[in-house]
Amino acid sequence: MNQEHNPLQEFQTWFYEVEKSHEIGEVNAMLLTTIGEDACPKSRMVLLKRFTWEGFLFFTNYKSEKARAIAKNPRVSLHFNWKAADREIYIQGKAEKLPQSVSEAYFEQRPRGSQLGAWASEQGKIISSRKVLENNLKKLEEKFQEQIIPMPEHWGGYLVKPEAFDFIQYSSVGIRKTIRYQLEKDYSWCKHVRHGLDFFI
Ligand SMILES: Cc1cc2nc3c(=O)[nH]c(=O)nc-3n(C[C@H](O)[C@H](O)[C@H](O)COP(=O)(O)O)c2cc1C
Repeated sequence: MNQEHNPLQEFQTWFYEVEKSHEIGEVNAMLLTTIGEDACPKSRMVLLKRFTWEGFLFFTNYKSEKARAIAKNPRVSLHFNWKAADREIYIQGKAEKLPQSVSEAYFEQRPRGSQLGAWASEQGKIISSRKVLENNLKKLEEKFQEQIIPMPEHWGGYLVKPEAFDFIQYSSVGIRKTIRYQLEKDYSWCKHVRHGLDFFI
């Protein structure tokens, strides 16, 4: 395939360029927007943990609000805002649960503290105080002492399969270049380039 028409290749190039520039701390922080059970959109940060030719992987609690939203409507958007590099990327696509074996392979190589955190956190559930959470963690530490920590059932990953991308590059004189890729019915990518002017206050 022509590299020019492969947005995943382009994503990789941008990602590594921004990462190398060291201007942005968490290059992999992205805003995930879902359509909730109440039909309202909601956005929150998650961390991109892998990207492959199939799409973008993040991990979360399957009992969380975002997971419930995805179960009802798998259409999501991702937004990378790399302001210091004058770049942004918007991605629209469909999220699907990863096979348990894939989530387990990822979980196994997480630090123990993060593994315990996955057990301790019941996202979306109101915890009365920080102390309760700390006590939960302590109990879990004792429970799994010197043992391999298994992946909790309520934890795992999603693969976001992209259907559209907007790569946006800002220039110092306020000119914005947007490269839009749209997935066609025959799985080819249609590419459009637009230029615009931005005057932010
Ligand atoms: C920088 C940053 C990264 C985060 N990464 C994740 C993540 O990878 N997975 C996750 O479940 N929550 C992550 N969170 C917490 C979420 O933003 C969110 O508060 C939590 O998942 C509950 O969201 P929900 O109730 O909408 O499902 C992150 C928060 C921040 C600030």
